[in-house]
Amino acid sequence: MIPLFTSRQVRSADEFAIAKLGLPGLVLMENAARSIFEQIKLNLPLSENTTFGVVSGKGNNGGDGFALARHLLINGYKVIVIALADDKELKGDALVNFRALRNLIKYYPDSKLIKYKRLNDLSILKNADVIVDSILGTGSKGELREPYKSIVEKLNSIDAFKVAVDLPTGLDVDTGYGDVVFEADLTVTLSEYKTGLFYGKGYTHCGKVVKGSIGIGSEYYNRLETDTYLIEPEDAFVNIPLKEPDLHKYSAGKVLLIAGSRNLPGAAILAAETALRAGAGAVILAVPDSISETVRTKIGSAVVISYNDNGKGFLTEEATSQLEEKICWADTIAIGPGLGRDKDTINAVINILKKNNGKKFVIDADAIFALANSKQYLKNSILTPHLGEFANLIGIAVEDLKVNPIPHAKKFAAKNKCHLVLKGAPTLIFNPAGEVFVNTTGNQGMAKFGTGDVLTGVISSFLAQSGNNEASAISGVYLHSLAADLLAEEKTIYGFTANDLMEKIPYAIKFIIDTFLPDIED
Ligand SMILES: NC(=O)C1=CN([C@@H]2O[C@H](COP(=O)(O)OP(=O)(O)OC[C@H]3O[C@@H](n4cnc5c(N)ncnc54)[C@H](OP(=O)(O)O)[C@@H]3O)[C@@H](O)[C@H]2O)[C@H](O)CC1
Ligand SMILES: [K+]
Repeated sequence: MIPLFTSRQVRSADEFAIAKLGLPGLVLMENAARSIFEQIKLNLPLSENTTFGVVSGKGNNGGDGFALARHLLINGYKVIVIALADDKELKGDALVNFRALRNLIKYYPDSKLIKYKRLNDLSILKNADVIVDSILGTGSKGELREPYKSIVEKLNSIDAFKVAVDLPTGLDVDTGYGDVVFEADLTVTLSEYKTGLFYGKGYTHCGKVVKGSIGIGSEYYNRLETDTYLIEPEDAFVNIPLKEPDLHKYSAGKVLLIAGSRNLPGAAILAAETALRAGAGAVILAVPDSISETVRTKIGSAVVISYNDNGKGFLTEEATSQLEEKICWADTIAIGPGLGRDKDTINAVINILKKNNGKKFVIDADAIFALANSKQYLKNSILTPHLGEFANLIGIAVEDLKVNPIPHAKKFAAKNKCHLVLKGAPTLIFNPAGEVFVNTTGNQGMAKFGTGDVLTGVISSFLAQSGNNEASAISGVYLHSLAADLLAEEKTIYGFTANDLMEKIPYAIKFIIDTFLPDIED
């Protein structure tokens, strides 16, 4: 897991370096600039003709930009620097670097340092191959003010490779949101990763995220407390359930799926078939009588049982007693995909959770809808809502939730003592202890019917095998999205279906096992 930090924590490292280590801020800025230059060389195909545009703000982020411009100059690149502030407004280390650049650039006739006056001044950057955003960094507060907002919009409209220093200007680096944000292709973030680079929409603005350095290493950060982590491929690997040599089908994880209704039989089939492909030894799918024949003709290896639905085609409260025996039998019960939203189904779901409170449930889709007014029986379960379902569950408008879902989700998981998998881009996993795990895999092709049912299948399968909620959620989410990434390589983000995703789950598991097993054997 890679820890993520708040902007306040990252700023405290700068203060620590200056106050406790006695390193002058100017040294930190020089280190930062040199490391950004190194990352640019590593990540961009540069030639002697590459022209850089550097746009610098009035704080230390701007200072990093001036220092970087100096390194670009002395390494032979043409640089056009637009200073949004000059020596009347600049101060401290940023001012020192501005002056040094102003003095040095006179010796490089092809390069220019321009004081920004009007938006049109930025037109000169149309000739730049690379645009560097050193406008705002961790000192940024709230939505962008003018003229910064228009400047960022203008820069976004120019066709060049875009590099953000520390973070893209306009992005709230704690929440990952922002109204107008610099659209970077590469973000060189200083020292450690910050939450907002990956939360919310952060990752859509950052491009590739790499680390630069102010020259104090990671030890200081290792002592800082954080509750937020990026999931790494190794985490997916170590959390795949172990298969002991003496397993038989019932000790290899028993999943009961309560899913499907007359109008939505497909969701149930997808989830059940996926559960088998993710390693569960026995999977039973419980569906209403009315659809059991249809489901049996379409399903592969999962066993189908049916309950009396009095011809209604959906789960009713009356039917719940018929499921009791199988609920006791199962290690994990997945409930929700395709159940429908009839009042009777809602009562049945609540009834099942209430009677079996404490059993391991994976609660998805219509079962989440059912719980809007009845959240007291979620202990020990994993809920897998998308943003809309979660908004409905906690009774707030999606638009309000979107602004920053993190605090709501943290509170929900802690209060209800459950794991919450908030599906989205990226998917975030919340545990009852208040920690957040950010998934790093996946693509837009997953926004399609049925992909959520596949996730329910993987997580419930892992949970039945391992009994470990957190491990199952982390590994399940990662591998589900990795399967989508493998499919995107083969079929593009347009071309794969939920069925393909289900079929690809074993290959994603294999990919991760093959990647890490040799290391373990060494
Ligand atoms: N020594 C160090 O601390 C090092 C810092 N590094 C780099 O510095 C930045 C952080 O620098 P800081 O000066 O604290 O802040 P910024 O450069 O990000 O920006 C400050 C100015 O931004 C203005 N501001 C703030 N919010 C907005 C907004 N919404 N719209 C427009 N302008 C905004 C603010 O103006 P005020 O008038 O509000 O005061 C400030 O002037 C860090 O990110 C690193 O890049 C180096 O890494 C080296 C060590
Ligand atoms: K920036």
